[in-house]
Amino acid sequence: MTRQGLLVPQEILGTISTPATVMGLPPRSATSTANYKKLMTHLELHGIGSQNCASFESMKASSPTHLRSVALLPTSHSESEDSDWNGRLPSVLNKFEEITEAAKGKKIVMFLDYDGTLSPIVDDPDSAFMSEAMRAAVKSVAKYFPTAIVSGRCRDKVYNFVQLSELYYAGSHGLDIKGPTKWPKHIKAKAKSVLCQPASSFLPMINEVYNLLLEKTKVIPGSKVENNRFCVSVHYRCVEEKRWNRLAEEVRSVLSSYPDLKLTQGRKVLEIRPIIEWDKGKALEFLLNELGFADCNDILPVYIGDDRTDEDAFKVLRDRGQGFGILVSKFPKETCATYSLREPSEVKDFLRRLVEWKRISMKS
Ligand SMILES: O=P(O)(O)OC[C@H]1O[C@H](O[C@H]2O[C@H](CO)[C@@H](O)[C@H](O)[C@H]2O)[C@H](O)[C@@H](O)[C@@H]1O
Repeated sequence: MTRQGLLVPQEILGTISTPATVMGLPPRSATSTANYKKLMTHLELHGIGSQNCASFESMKASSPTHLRSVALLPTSHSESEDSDWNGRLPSVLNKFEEITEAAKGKKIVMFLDYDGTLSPIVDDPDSAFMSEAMRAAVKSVAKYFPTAIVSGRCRDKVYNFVQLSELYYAGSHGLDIKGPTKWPKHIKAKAKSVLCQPASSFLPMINEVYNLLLEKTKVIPGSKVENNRFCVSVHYRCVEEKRWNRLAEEVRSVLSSYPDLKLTQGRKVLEIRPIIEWDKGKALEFLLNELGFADCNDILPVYIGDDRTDEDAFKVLRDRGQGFGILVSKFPKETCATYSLREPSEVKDFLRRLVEWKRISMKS
């Protein structure tokens, strides 16, 4: 059966009943558990989870419209009906008191993804600017809580967008981490200047692959290859759908000579990364360690992100049983996050509220 391009076999779809779970996918009634498992396997195989197939279907599924079909909502659902999504994975704005309750006596540590979280998704990756209002909100947050930007982008590039020197920056999906150049008063780790680059030996290979991909994809109109230093992004947001297969084939053919690199997927982007066991989740753990919080029970890490690569960090928090993930999405998705926000403007509202709450609680 095809729903907006995602092939989910009828025998799997047929027996799964509707409404909602905390994970944004259908509930597991006793009768549908087996089929639910089949569905999860199917989604994984098609790259909806953290897999890296780069098939036409998984490329299609990286668009929110197609993700709606993954959650088995009727295709006729309108934008307003999607507000139901927040019922399944509650909006953190509606559950704000749960956060402040959990934060009592604890130190919040803030982790923020960039694209789709602090800046709206746009066609041209070089024009993904964040607003001045968002910058001010992030600056205020960093005044009270240790704050890190964790991005798939190259660290310098994301720094140029954010332009705040009091933050930690983890670029290339966490493969390039650097501490603040202006230390906020509340961070005690200032003696050390942090630099973590676990994939530095891959640099020559990444550059080689970047050049090959540039050459191979130049015949595909709308494609764009971005050198993110320790990883490479191949964008297809502006490529006609009929050419996506060809693009994926070119990428796979280049990668076939590089067994030490792997392919993952983000929002209309294929990502080429070193095969080492390192991701945004590992970066989060590294930073907590660096901040001296490795074994602390009195911290509340909060990670906000919109993409599949952010799931690695959501999962770390869930497995630690500490803090929570917030998924930024207008559409239902499979996720390890606890709460949701619909778009960057809501991220800004949440950050502002958190700062306001902190200011008030410091006075009382
Ligand atoms: O981890 P992130 O900070 O979310 O970075 C992930 C990728 O983000 C960028 O691509 C995405 O945003 C672009 C601008 O809005 C959009 O055109 C593209 O379709 C999205 O995939 C960035 O360009 C990539 O290098 C990052 O890996």
